[in-house]
Amino acid sequence: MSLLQIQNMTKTFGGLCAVSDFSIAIEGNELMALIGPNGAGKTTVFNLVSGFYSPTEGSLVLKGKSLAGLKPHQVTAMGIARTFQNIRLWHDMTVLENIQISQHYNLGYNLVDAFLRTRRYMGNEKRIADRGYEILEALDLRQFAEEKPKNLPYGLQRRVEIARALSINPSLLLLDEPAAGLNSSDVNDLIKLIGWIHDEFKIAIWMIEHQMDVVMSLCSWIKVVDFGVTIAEGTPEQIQNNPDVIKAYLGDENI
Ligand SMILES: Nc1ncnc2c1ncn2[C@@H]1O[C@H](COP(=O)(O)OP(=O)(O)OP(=O)(O)O)[C@@H](O)[C@H]1O
Repeated sequence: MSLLQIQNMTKTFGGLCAVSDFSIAIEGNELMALIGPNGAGKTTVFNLVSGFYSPTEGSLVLKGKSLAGLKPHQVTAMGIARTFQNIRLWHDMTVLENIQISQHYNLGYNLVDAFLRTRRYMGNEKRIADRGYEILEALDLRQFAEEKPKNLPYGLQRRVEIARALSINPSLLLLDEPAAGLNSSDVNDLIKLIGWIHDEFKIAIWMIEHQMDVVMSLCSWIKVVDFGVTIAEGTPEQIQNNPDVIKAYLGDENI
């Protein structure tokens, strides 16, 4: 059984078809990319996979269960975590609190537990704190636990956002333009980080990325969309040599 199976997914906004007849099967722990020119429909695909949008047509099945009608937090609870094109952190909370807040979706206690600070509540809070520190340690962020994200350089903010996504133990991590806004040294760190996460956590990673050095050095499979339509898919070598891709998006000078 595939980890994620998307079949014939289409999304229209009024008269605009943002994603057309999109299909993909992610088997287990691939590292894949979704690329295409601006406005091609890439983020819309991620918004559909993560429950922010419902498809107009088609099906999405995660670990044998349909994602139809699920809200984003329910999709997260099933094992899909994501980051966003524009970093979305709570800038007035600490880094640790940002990690912890994402784990509160599945706690199994109610307001009374929280108010009375029951044993279940205290146990959960300790587990969340431990997990928060563990993930910060793993991503070399432990020293920034008490900092506010807004006081950190952009590259570290991106790392915090990835740490937050990982803290929910996802089976599939969606990264929407992780290299956007990073300088070249941060991009090199990011490439190492994503490769390390893939090896260490043994999860599937699917990224949208415009920077071809990031895509080509990390991903074993690339899918290319243009005007919502899949125009090519294959290995980095196949994509680099695909005339439709060159025409639609990459341009000879970028290959
Ligand atoms: N909520 C929405 N309502 C209406 N149109 C939308 C909505 N979301 C996306 N679109 C449109 O769908 C098309 C695809 O947008 P999308 O953001 O998915 O592209 P993209 O490939 O991620 O682009 P970029 O690389 O610039 O981020 C665009 O024409 C966009 O304007």
